[in-house]
Amino acid sequence: MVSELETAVRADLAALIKEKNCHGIMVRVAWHDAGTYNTHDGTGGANGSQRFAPECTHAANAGLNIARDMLQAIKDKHPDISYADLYQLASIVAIEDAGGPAIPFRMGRKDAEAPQCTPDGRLPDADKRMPHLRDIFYRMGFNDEEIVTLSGAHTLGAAHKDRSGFDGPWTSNPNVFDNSYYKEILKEEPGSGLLHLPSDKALLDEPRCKALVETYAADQATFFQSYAKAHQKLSELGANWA
Ligand code: HEM
Repeated sequence: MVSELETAVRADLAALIKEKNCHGIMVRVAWHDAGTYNTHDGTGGANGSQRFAPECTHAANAGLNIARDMLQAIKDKHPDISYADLYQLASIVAIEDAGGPAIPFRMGRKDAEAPQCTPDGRLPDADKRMPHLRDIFYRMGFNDEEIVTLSGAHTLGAAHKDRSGFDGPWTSNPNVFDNSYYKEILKEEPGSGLLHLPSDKALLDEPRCKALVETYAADQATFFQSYAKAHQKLSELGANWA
């Protein structure tokens, strides 16, 4: 049963995301909270620690204060939702609002406090290729298929010069969640105004990963099915349930 709190927060998130057209950054803020997880020692994960320094000052999190500030108004209105839940729910609502798959969501992640901030360097470097992506994503407990699947979130949003040094969207419809990211990265060169990160092209380096990119480019239903599963797992990494 969906709680009254979850229903109310979902409605406010959907209104905010529609009004601001901020689907991409909502997905990114949640991914950067959860993606610090270390499966070996249980540190990091979807615990809201990104709201504290030093984590919020890590280069990988540049610009995410914009998302956190927008979400603070919803937190102020609904103080009973944890930051950890709020970030993950914002991402799931953004994906659904953009036409993506419904992602199962469970409330109850407890918030970390400042001492639980993770050290810098836990999130992937866009200039690097598959060995680095494996180091980072295997540490979170993901496999190669899940690296390919989760990278499909780049169907939404854009890079910004003042945040990452990269510029532009991956697809020509960055507020629509579909399989166009895979079609784009299979092209030799990015289309006019579009972006291929080295870490996107890395997915073509390994034959099994490239085959999965081709499958997703040809079959959106298969992508959506795998994406919903992988994203739910991401959204629950390291969760300390109330
Ligand atoms: C595979 C390793 C990944 C690398 C190296 C990477 C890197 C980046 C970079 C450099 C940006 C641009 C940030 C900016 O300038 O604003 C970006 C944006 C984004 N990333 Fe990733 N990313 C990765 C995986 C993921 C995953 C797993 C997700 C979610 C499941 C994700 C979701 C997004 C979204 C939605 C944006 C757009 C943000 C916006 O519109 O403001 N990324 N990513």
